[in-house]
Amino acid sequence: MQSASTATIERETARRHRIAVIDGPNMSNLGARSKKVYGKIGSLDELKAYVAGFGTRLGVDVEAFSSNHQGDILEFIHESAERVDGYIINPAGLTTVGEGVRHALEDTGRPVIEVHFANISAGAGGARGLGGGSIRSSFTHTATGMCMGMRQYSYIGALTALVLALDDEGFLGKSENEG
Ligand SMILES: O=C1C[C@@](O)(C(=O)O)C[C@@H](O)[C@@H]1O
Repeated sequence: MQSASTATIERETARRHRIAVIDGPNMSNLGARSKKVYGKIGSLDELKAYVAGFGTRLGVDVEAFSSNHQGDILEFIHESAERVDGYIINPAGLTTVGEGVRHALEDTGRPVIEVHFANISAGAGGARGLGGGSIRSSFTHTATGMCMGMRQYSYIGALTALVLALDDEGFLGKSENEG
């Protein structure tokens, strides 16, 4: 078997950003969910290890948090806002009804990237969509950006883009956030 290849991603700074990755309700059941939507990943712990490992290769710290309870997610956001440079969230079961969580993220003033395994805008029968067709996220309108439809790779896309954007002084870096 051919060995896996690795690539180095050039970054503008060596800043060790702290990125929080939040998984909402039902993601704890990841291993038992639809293979068509969620693919081969075996569990939420596997996903967390995969994303944290990629963070290590990028030179940043990834802090994972997951809960099936909205209040716990709110409290995590409140208590982490000071130490975290940016958030990645899969609102999962809160996608259409998570106003409290969305607002808490907005209140942090930190960049927020929304992620989904599925392409939640795809119509019924769409290859990468949800079985029941498209849904409207209540998170997108105040998110900094979004990455979806790429299963677990959505998280990798979001993490890479967020780190490069935080390095960029004129985009999401310090000068922009404090301006
Ligand atoms: O739990 C989830 C997961 C999801 O956010 C995704 O990652 O594709 C899509 C949501 O509609 C669903 O409720």
